[in-house]
Amino acid sequence: MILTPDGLEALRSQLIVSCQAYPGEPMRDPRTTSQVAASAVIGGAAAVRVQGLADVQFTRAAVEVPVIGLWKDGHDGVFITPTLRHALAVANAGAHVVAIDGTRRTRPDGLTLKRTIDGIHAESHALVMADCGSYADAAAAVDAGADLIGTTLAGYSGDRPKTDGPDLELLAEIAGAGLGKPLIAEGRIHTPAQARQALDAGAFVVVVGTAITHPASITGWFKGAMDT
Ligand SMILES: CC(=O)N[C@H](C=O)[C@@H](O)[C@H](O)[C@H](O)COP(=O)(O)O
Repeated sequence: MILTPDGLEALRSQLIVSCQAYPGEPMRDPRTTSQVAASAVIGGAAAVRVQGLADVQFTRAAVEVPVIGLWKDGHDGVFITPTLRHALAVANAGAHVVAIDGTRRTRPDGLTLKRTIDGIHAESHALVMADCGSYADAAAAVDAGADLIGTTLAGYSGDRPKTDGPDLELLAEIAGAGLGKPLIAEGRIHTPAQARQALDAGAFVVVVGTAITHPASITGWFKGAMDT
C-alpha cells in the first residue's frame, strides 16, 4: 500500500500512537514495538509512529494501518532522521511516511530541508512529515514541500517554552494560518481531554506517545502523585 496525499484524508480527526522505547530500556526490541503498535491499532489507532529501521520493518509486518517511521540519531540538536541518508533508509524499511527534523537548523549533511524533502520524494514513495518546533519552522517546511506538519519539536528546539501539556497556542497559530498541509499535534498530549483540545485547536490528527506506550513514565506519574 502506498499512502498518497489524498489518502491522508482517512486520518482526519484520528489518533496516531507513537510506540517508542529508549536505548537501554527493557522494551527496546523491534518485536515488542510491533506488538505494542498492533495493540494500539486494536484500540483504534488509525496509524502508528515508530523509531528505528528494524522497528519500522517489524511494525509494517504487524499492522495494516499507515506507519510513520523515523530514525533518531543522537539526542540533541538535529537528531530526528537528521539527513537524507537516514530518511531514505527509513523509507526503504517500509515507512509510508518518513518523519524528519523539520526545523530551520543546519542539518548534519548540510542539505537544506527542501533538498532533503525533494530527495525523499524523488527516491521513494514515502510522504514526508516535518517535525517542527515553531510557527516559522512550519511555514518554512510547507514551502520546502513537506506533506505533513507536526508540532513534535515544540519545546525541544529552543524556539518555544516546554509547556506541561500540548503547545495549544502553537497549534492554534499554525492552524489559523491555513498553511494548506495537514497539521499533526504531537508532544506531551497526556490525557484524552488534551487530545480533544488539540483537535479543537485546529489539529488535523493527534499523535500520543508516552501516555499510551511508555510504562516507565506512566508509572512514574502515578508514583509522583502518591508520594506528595
Ligand atoms: C522530542 C522527541 O524526541 N520526540 C519523539 C519523537 O518521535 C518521541 O520521543 C515522543 O515520544 C513523540 O514525539 C510523542 O510525544 P509524547 O511522547 O510526548 O506523546
